[in-house]
Amino acid sequence: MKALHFGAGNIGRGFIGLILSRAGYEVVFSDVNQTLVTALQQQGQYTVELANESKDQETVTGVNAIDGTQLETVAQTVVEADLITTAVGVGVLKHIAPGIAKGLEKRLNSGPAQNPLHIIACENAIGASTQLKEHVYALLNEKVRSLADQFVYFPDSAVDRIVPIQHHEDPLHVQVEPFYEWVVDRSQMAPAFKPIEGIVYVDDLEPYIERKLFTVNTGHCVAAYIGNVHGYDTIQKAIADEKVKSIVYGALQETGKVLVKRFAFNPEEHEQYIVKILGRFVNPYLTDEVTRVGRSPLRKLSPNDRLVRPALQAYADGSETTYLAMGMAAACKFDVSDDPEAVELQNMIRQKGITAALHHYTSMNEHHPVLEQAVAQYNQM
Ligand SMILES: NC(=O)C1=CN([C@@H]2O[C@H](COP(=O)(O)OP(=O)(O)OC[C@H]3O[C@@H](n4cnc5c(N)ncnc54)[C@H](O)[C@@H]3O)[C@@H](O)[C@H]2O)C=CC1
Ligand SMILES: O=P(O)(O)OC[C@H]1O[C@](O)(CO)[C@@H](O)[C@@H]1O
Repeated sequence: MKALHFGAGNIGRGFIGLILSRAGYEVVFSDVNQTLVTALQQQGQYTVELANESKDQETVTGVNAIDGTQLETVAQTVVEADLITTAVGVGVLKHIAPGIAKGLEKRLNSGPAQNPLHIIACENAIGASTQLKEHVYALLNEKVRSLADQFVYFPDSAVDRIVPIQHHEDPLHVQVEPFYEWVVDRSQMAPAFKPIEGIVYVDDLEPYIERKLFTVNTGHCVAAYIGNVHGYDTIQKAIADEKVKSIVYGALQETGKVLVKRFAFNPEEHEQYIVKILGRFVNPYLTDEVTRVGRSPLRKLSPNDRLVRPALQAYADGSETTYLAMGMAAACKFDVSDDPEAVELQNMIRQKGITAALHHYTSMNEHHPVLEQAVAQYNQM
C-alpha cells in the first residue's frame, strides 16, 4: 500500500507519516524543500522522538520522497497512491491542487476498474479537505469531475499534536509531544473502507474540529500573542506568568461556554479538557517559540478561525468576549519581520489604523462591539 503525503514538515513527519507507516503504508512525501526531499530519498527512514522524560524514539522506515515542484512526478504518484494526505498549511492547498488534478485525470481516464481514493487534508481549519476538493475540482473537466464524484473522496479531518520548530543536526529527526488525535469524518468516506489504526472515525466531525480548534488552537495562539506582548519568546515562559495564564484560561472559558451550548458538551468534562490542554502547552520537555504558535496572524484573525468565529458566537449568545478580544488585539501587536502575514498586518495598521485593519481581516463591521472591544484593548497594550 502506498500513501502519498504532501508536506514533509513537522506534522508530516512527526504525526501523519508515522501513523501511516505504522499502519503498513509505504509513505512517499512530496515537498518543495529540497533538503528534506534529498534526505528522505537518501536515508529512507527517520526518527521521531517523544517529548517525555525518557525521550522515547521510534524509527519510521520505508519512506521516500518526490520533488513537489515536478508536476509530472507528482501526478504519476497520485496515479499509484492508495491514499493521499496533506499537512502543508491551509493556504498552500491551492498550490498542490494542480498535481493532484493532473494525477486524477490520468488515474480516472486509465480504465474501467477504479479503486476508491481518499484524500485527507490534515490542516488546522474547518473543512480543509473540502477546500482542497474545491481547488482540485476547479481544474478538472466535466468528465473527470463526474468520475471523481464516483471514485474520489475528500473526508474532512481534525489533527492535534504539538510539533514545534525542530533544531537538530539531522534535518529529518523530529521531536513531538506524546499526545495525538487524528479524527476523520466517516460520513464523507467510501462505504467500504479499511480503517487505519491511529485514526478515530466519526459520523459528525463538527464537534471534534470546533472543540479542537477553539480550545487547543485558540488557547495556544492567545498564549503566543499575549506572551509576545509581555516579551516572552516561548509558550512555556509565557504561561509560567500567571497574568498570561489567566488570560489564556479566560479565553478558553469564553470559547468553552460557546462549545458547551452549541454541542451540548458536559460542562465538567469540557473543563477537564481545558485543563488537559493547558498541561500540554507547558510540557517541560518542549520548547515552543511564540513566533511559531502565532505564525500567520491574518489566517488566525480570519472570520472562520480560532478567535473571531468563537467570539462572534459568544456575542450572539450574549456571553463575554473580553479575553478573545484581547487575543485579537495582541495578534495586531505581532510584529515579526520574517512572517509575511505579520508584515502585511503591521503595514495595514500603519497605513489605515487599527479599526480599519481589524475590519478588513476579520470582516467584522467597524462598529461591531467585539471589534470595538479589541480596538480598546489594542490601544491599552
Ligand atoms: N506543528 C503543529 O503543531 C501542528 C500543525 N498543524 C497543521 O499542519 C499543517 C502543517 O504544519 P507544520 O507541519 O507545522 O508546518 P511545516 O512548515 O513544518 O511543514 C509544512 C511543509 O509543507 C511543505 N510545502 C510547502 N509548500 C508545498 C508544496 N507546494 N508542495 C509540497 N509541500 C509543500 C513545506 O516545505 C514544509 O516542509 C498546517 O496546516 C498546520 O496548521 C496541525 C496540528 C499541529
Ligand atoms: O499553523 P497553526 O494553525 O499555527 O498550527 C499549529 C498549531 O496546531 C497545534 O499543533 C495544535 O494541534 C499547535 O501546536 C499550534 O498552535
